[in-house]
Amino acid sequence: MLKTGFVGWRGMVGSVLMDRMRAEDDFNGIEPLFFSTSQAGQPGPDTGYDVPLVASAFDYDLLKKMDVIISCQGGGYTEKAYPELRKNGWKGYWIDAASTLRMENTSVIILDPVNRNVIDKALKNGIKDYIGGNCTVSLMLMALGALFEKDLIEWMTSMTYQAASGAGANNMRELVKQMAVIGESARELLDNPASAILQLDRQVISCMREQSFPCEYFGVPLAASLIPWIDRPVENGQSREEWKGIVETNKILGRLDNPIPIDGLCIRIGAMRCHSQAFTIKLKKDIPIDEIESMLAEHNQWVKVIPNEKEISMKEITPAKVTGTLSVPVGRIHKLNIGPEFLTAFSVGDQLLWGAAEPLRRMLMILREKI
Ligand SMILES: NC(=O)C1=CN([C@@H]2O[C@H](COP(=O)(O)OP(=O)(O)OC[C@H]3O[C@@H](n4cnc5c(N)ncnc54)[C@H](OP(=O)(O)O)[C@@H]3O)[C@@H](O)[C@H]2O)C=CC1
Ligand SMILES: N[C@@H](CC(=O)OP(=O)(O)O)C(=O)O
Repeated sequence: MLKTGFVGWRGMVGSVLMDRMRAEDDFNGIEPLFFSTSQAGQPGPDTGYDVPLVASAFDYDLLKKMDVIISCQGGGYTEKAYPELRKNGWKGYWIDAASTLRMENTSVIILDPVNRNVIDKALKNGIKDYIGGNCTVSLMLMALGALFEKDLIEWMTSMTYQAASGAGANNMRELVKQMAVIGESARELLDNPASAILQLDRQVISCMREQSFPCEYFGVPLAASLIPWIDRPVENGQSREEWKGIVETNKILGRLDNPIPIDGLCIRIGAMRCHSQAFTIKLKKDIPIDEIESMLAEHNQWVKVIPNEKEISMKEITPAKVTGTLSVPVGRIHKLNIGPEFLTAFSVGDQLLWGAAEPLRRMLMILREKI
């Protein structure tokens, strides 16, 4: 039985991981031990099996006894615990949701429906660190996997519409609070169908510009607005979230030495937990749309090609439809007027599932099979 330590299982990503593992009966065949920085001695989560009391996430001696550690605790914990364990000779497998170790030479970014070959090769070569990718990158690869697999992309852009959950649980709460405050301030005008629309508009914007408008976590209004910047600035005018697009994609594909150029703007919008992306793709050659659609659909069992028609697109490729599911719809697929090699598409995915928890549990299952 694989001795598996879970750190960060109480958090947002960790809770989604626990839900998925319970749903798939993944705890069958592993020996789990739950760690926490604040709940040592308390009962562990419901796994469907008896589990021991929670241990301290700083009990390195106990952590060192694990064959595998999965951390969804965050980069701060990884920076502290990971070197401590390795320095003291721990040779187990480290699976992590945080970005800290993603670009290290000693790690692989995991997204097995796309890069199982890279993962298998790394396991053979004795690599021990398996890190979940950036949510936007993983969701893009799940949607467009076939075009990458067949090496059909000369370059591409991804313009994103990212949900509040990517910024954390407090930000999700703040988004809803902002919506509630706006709704409350506009209630009287809404209740009166005869009220003038510009009066309603003025009421909403003046509420959003109030000193007291709840902005503690986002810093600015997101509800009824957007935020055109995610994460900190890096070089060349990019944000770090945008930089991850090129480096993580090419690392996942195992082609950092021959990278596909990828860039775009990452924007926060008022969705709860689904990230959406609009792609512009320069194909290496002119390929008919029906061929593109069939190859996309065949790539993996979760991608769902949606015909480029108004009604079905409005229903199927939205956060409202996709939230809480593993489905990755991709649609609006057509050639741009710019030329026959220029393709556009739009995709949505749950950023806590394929964007965070799912690749981690699947990696654990790969280890469960192999070890
Ligand atoms: N949010 C996202 O979209 C994504 C996040 N990630 C990465 O995953 C990591 C964790 O993110 P996320 O899950 O959002 O972090 P959370 O803030 O939700 O959880 C992190 C930890 O906070 C502690 N905690 C304190 N108070 C509470 C509470 N009331 N309820 C639950 N937990 C609490 C828990 O640790 P303890 O038990 O020790 O107290 C928990 O494990 C980060 O590294 C992030 O980069 C990766 C991909 C996407
Ligand atoms: N940065 C992402 C969420 C995230 O946690 O990304 P990463 O796992 O690359 O740190 C967002 O804000 O939507």
